[in-house]
Amino acid sequence: MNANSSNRLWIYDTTLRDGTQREGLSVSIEDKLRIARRLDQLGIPFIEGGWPGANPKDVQFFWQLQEEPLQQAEIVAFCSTRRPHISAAEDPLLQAILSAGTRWVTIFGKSWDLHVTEGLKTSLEENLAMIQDTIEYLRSQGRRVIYDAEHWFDGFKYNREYALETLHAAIAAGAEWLVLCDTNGGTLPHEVGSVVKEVVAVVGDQNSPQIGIHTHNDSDTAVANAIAGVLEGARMVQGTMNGYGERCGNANLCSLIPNLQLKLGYSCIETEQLAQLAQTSRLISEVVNLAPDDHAPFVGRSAFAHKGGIHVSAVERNPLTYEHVQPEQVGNSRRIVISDQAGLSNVIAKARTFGIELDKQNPAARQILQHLKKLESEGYQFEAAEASFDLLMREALGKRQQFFTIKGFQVHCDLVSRIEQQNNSALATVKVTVNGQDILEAAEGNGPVAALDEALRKALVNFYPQIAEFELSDYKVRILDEHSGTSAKTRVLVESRNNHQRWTTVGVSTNILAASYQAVVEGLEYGLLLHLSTEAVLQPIASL
Ligand SMILES: CC(=O)SCCNC(=O)CCNC(=O)[C@H](O)C(C)(C)COP(=O)(O)OP(=O)(O)OC[C@H]1O[C@@H](n2cnc3c(N)ncnc32)[C@H](O)[C@@H]1OP(=O)(O)O
Ligand SMILES: CC(=O)C(=O)O
Repeated sequence: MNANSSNRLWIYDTTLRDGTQREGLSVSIEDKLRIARRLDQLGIPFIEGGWPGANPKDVQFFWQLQEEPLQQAEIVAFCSTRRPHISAAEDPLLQAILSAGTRWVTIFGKSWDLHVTEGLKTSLEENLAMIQDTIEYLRSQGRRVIYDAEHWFDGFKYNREYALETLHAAIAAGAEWLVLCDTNGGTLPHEVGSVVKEVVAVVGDQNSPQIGIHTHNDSDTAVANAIAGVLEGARMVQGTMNGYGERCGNANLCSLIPNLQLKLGYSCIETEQLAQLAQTSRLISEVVNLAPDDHAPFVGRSAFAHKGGIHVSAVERNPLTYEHVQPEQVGNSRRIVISDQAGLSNVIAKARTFGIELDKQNPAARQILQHLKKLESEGYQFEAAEASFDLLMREALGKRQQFFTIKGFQVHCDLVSRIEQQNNSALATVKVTVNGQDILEAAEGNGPVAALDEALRKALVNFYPQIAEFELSDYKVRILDEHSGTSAKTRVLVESRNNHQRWTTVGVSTNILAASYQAVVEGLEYGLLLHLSTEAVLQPIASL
């Protein structure tokens, strides 16, 4: 990390506390531990683990971390100031935060007079005492304190003087960080910048606490707001992985860290740790069981995906033409997307990822492109079905291996059984030729596609035992021209997998079974192709 201390920022992750306040996100203790350890590896210096005392899970989490501490991060326990008109020592929530056994604690208090009189139903003086007593008490118990000034920007806007008094109470009590929170997320970057500047001017010369920033995304400006705060002197940046958080979320650390480090030259984490960012983001979305956002800046699967032919042509020559940072810097990778927006450059770049070398002079490249565009106009979509595109290229190059030939298939559905929820309501028969040998097989399934898939596997498994490892893992159907009623075209995407890989194939037809058949058959064929080494299946294209 750049040792220049004026450039150093302290990242404070609150995924495990504010992140879990997101509707639909719930984690177990094991999940929390897994996330904390991953953030520790990422080099995040402060990890807010939760609010011990608020629920048994968070209590347990901190106890478990006492047994097996993190490597480098400070784990922080979060709590409110004491309740009105009791002493801090009497407040059970403050006792719970102490038993969490952390060196650092974060206390949030009210900055906005409206919240004091309407929310807490107490006096402005008592709120100041709540802030000061709580921090003094925690300091007396050996804790280092971060003070989160809740609703700072609204409080400052409506009653500047009182808001500043709350900060002075926290400073007098010994808080080491004052974190200005845009709790309702309604403030815009220019306002955040000018308020942080004023606060730094007022409290910054007292030689004690430093300023932090905590922003919410209700105006879709949480990241920009945090950056505006940093540019005016905030040195702690609070946020969450993938932007999880209450309502519309918190400032997304997966965007903030690379922006601060790569664009603005601040030091947040080590360069090698930054290169773990995309992987960490995906792992956390996996742990919290929320689909990753493919279009998330920096870490999303599409963040460096190039689709337009003009873009691909230029990126192939110099990635700087359409990329703001190098994908590897944040652990992501460049992808070329195949669709009817493609040019020859897409085809050539994509072919290379399949181990096929083409160039613009090769007439096959143009034929593939034209065929691709024709099929896409008929309803195929290869963007999500790269396995089918690979097969299409091999076909055009005369290099598609014939593993088997299907002579016929029939499916019979017993709809009465289906309606009565019986299993195995469909029966499929297939006739297949492999190496000149005809095989007739039948199989049942709980739907026509499952029955067809099963019958094909039964017919082929003696010739290709690896088929036993293949699994049909996802099946998606889309009606392409709804207005055509029952004669509408259907597009089927089938995802298959073995123990190591996943691949997707596509079929299109006015008959849903025919579309499914095409996608299922290509799925099996592609699985076999993957199983064999590329060299064994393909002659080098140069020898064509
Ligand atoms: C901006 C933020 O994100 S702050 C974090 C918000 N996160 C959460 O609330 C999640 C965890 N919360 C909880 O589990 C519960 O709300 C608890 C355990 C904290 C409190 O539960 P309860 O005692 O049942 O109170 P309840 O949730 O109904 O109301 C909140 C109370 O906290 C008080 N309170 C709110 N902010 C503060 C503060 N900064 N200092 C002291 N008290 C506060 C409210 O006035 C209210 O008091 P009341 O019980 O006298 O009406
Ligand atoms: C403390 C906090 O989470 C907030 O003010 O948004």
